[in-house]
Amino acid sequence: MSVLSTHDLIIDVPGRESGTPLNITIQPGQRWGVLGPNGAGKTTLLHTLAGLHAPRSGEVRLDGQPMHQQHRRYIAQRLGLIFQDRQDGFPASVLETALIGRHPYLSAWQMEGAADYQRAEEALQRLDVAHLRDRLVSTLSGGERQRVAIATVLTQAPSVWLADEPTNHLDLHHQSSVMTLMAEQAASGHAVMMCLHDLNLAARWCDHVLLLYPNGEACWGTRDSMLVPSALEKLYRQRLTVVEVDGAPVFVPING
Ligand SMILES: Nc1ncnc2c1ncn2[C@@H]1O[C@H](COP(=O)(O)OP(=O)(O)OP(=O)(O)O)[C@@H](O)[C@H]1O
Repeated sequence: MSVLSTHDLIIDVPGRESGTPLNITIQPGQRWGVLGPNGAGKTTLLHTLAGLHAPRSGEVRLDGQPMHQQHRRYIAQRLGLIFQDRQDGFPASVLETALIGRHPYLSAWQMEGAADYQRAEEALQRLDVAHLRDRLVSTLSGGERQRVAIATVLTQAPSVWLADEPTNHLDLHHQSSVMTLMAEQAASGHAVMMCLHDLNLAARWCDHVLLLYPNGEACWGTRDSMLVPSALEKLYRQRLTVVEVDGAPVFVPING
């Protein structure tokens, strides 16, 4: 299992002066939620953690080693990223797309084997898109595409999941199913970090939370220490009221 950590990390958001240096460690078994308003830098942070975006300063370490010194194949076998937006540039079926998750494990001209197909088929089943296996991804609905993207990462079987709004486009049933999948991944020793817009998903499904402000300030800690109404009202510039359902707080925006 892998550990992802940041060391005095300042993410590179264009036009932003600086920010709070991030010193966080995402341990196996943990479920982190990243919360913040539009433009706060959540996607930039996730891409920086995945090694796709250079930091302004500081560094990201995977298994104790600076990520910029590691081979991309090593990183791709350990880190899975669910992008916020889909870019299905070339025609591929749902099954072919899921099989991309096996590429980090194959050599340049090696074809996928039976075990790779089995993983992909199981992932499609888990995400409820197996019936679409032969369809072109470009013909799918938004929610179906999102589930195929998550199935591709499940096929990849990374130790660390970085998920940018994983419930985007999903109906209520599939939102719950995907959050259950994230919880299962964490329970089996994987680390999960998710950017979320829904405070209530964070309250129910995350054990750690990072609050990211538009000016680059940030704070992080256990869920209960972070999901404090006054802090969240400041974060979103929105008044909230809190009710409790099933033992978990539910944050409701109020006018005025
Ligand atoms: N290539 C770019 N050029 C200029 N500004 C950029 C560029 N890429 C990102 N930004 C800006 O950086 C800021 C952070 O963007 P980012 O996508 O990380 O925010 P976010 O918190 O994920 O937002 P959202 O909740 O809307 O998805 C935004 O203000 C965005 O406009």
